Amino acid sequence: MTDTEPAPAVGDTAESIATMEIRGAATIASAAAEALAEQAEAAAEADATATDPAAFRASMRAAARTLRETRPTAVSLPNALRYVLQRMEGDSVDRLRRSVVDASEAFVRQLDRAQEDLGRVGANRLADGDTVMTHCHSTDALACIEAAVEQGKSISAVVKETRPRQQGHITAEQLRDAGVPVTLIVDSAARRYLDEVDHVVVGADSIAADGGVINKIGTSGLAVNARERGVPIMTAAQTIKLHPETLTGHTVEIEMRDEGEVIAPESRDEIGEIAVENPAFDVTPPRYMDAIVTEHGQFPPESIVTLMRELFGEGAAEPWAEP
Ligand SMILES: O=C(COP(=O)(O)O)[C@H](O)[C@H](O)COP(=O)(O)O
Repeated sequence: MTDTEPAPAVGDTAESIATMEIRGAATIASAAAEALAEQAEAAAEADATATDPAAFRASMRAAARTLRETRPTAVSLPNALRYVLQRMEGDSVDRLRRSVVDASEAFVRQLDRAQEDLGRVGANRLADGDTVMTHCHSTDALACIEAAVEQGKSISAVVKETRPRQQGHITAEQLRDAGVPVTLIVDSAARRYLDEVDHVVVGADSIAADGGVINKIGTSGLAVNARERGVPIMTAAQTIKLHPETLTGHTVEIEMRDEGEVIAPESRDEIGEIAVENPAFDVTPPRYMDAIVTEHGQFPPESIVTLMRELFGEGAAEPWAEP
């Protein structure tokens, strides 16, 4: 490891995030924070950084940049890196190391607590006997359904499989384990099943200052259909999903993934010369979302900007940039 080369553990985490072995915004955020702690431990031992606080800091910034480049849409990733790097302090490598490890642990604890708190808020929106529809796999959305079950409510679920990577299967398994009867459907069956559904519950990768919800591709179509069928839809999103850069007019980059996730090479060859595109996320305009459920309570999407200003008054710092 040189003074700016990330530790192997950081490379492994970055690779796992890019290949989606580690996925889902909250899980990505905690893995990134933990990777920074591993970087700090490794840098405190490595020849190039063990006795040089400036080199140690440079290695932490480089590790953060490596992690940040993996997936562009989920803002929880840069927010996690920001949280840890902004708390890195000390004039010796040992103090710096300790501050990073402490911040990483505090971040992960806060994440777990926030999910529990928002779960209780989201559960209050669900009634005994409700059927919910889910899209993709969101630990924040599941926290709401699981909390409702813990409150003694009987909940069943219609789970969209979520092409192309079928994260709906993970949701189906976890809901089954929580004692929720599950019906798995293909994405295109969603509108038909909305008539049997009382509430749609989704997660988010980013929430924009205008209340736009960025989540797995297909969320916006589901939201429009839910509105048309008169079914309420909420997004469960901890405040680490709030995107500070959108406060100053920036838009959220939508990740385009490999075409191989959409069509197998043999089928593509058979069809011949066509374009294949694979956007991983889309934006649901605020007018199609009933509520954003956070650990600070629920908000109509249009008012989320007030909470964002409170939390990110100073805008989006970039502590991973070279000074
Ligand atoms: O869109 C996805 C996952 O997409 P991918 O599978 O491409 O990462 C999830 O709904 C959000 O990340 C929220 O998840 P969580 O609530 O767990 O943060």
